[in-house]
Amino acid sequence: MIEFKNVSKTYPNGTKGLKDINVTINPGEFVVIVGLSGAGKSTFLRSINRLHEVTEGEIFVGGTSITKANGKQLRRMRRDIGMIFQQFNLVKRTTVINNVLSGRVGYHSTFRTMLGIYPKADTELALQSLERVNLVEKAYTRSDQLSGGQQQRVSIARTLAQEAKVILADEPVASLDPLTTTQVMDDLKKINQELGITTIVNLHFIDIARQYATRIIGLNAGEIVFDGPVEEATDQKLAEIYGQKLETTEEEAKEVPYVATS
Ligand SMILES: Nc1ncnc2c1ncn2[C@@H]1O[C@H](COP(=O)(O)OP(=O)(O)OP(=O)(O)O)[C@@H](O)[C@H]1O
Repeated sequence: MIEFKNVSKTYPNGTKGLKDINVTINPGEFVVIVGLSGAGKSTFLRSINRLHEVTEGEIFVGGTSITKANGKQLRRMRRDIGMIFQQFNLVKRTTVINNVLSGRVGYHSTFRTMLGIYPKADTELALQSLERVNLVEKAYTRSDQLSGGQQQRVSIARTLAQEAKVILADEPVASLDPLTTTQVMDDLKKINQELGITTIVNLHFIDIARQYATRIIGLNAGEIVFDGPVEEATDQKLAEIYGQKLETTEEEAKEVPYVATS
């Protein structure tokens, strides 16, 4: 369970990234965060594993305050939280399996992982993780020889090797074409359903949010303006999130990645 209690984030320049957020995300949920650019989606997601520090309130993960955790406890808590980035964040010049194995670093000494020495069980886990995303045959290929969609699926496998209980995905498909978008989102959904991993995804695309989410949280200017099951995320509700009409002309639609803007 992830709980935000009266969480606000003010950046050093005074910009309010989040304003008094109170929300609980239950184990196994597939939550999609939507909102206009600058609404606070990244700030929200990155607060959970403290890539961003909040300035007020507290975030609890599995009942323990990550806001107050430090040192060893923070490292242990972060081990349970996998992160997926828009730009995949793989080490491109090394093999796919080495990238997946890097999900194990939180379990071993720095010295051991620097030398790239992992127990056999880790290699087996890494191969199983690659199997889940249908990329086991690419295990010994250099990562930069894979397509963008394949690289993103490797980064999903890395979170599986990490044995994460929560996956945070920050615009995971923003750099991908529609076909690869589907493959990546299908993998995230499959993993969520089969392994029960709580999944929180930031997305620009409303139609994909509706297709995959069990719950949608809408942010606007750092505040939660919608929180409900996907069936309740009607066009009218989404228009409220985006503060404008959803219908766009064909010309407008060409200019923007989602339908809900002008
Ligand atoms: N490092 C920073 N310093 C100052 N302001 C920031 C910083 N990072 C984000 N912000 C501001 O905080 C607000 C929320 O930004 P955030 O990146 O969380 O939004 P977002 O919904 O993820 O947007 P996008 O879809 O463009 O990534 C915006 O007004 C943004 O300009």
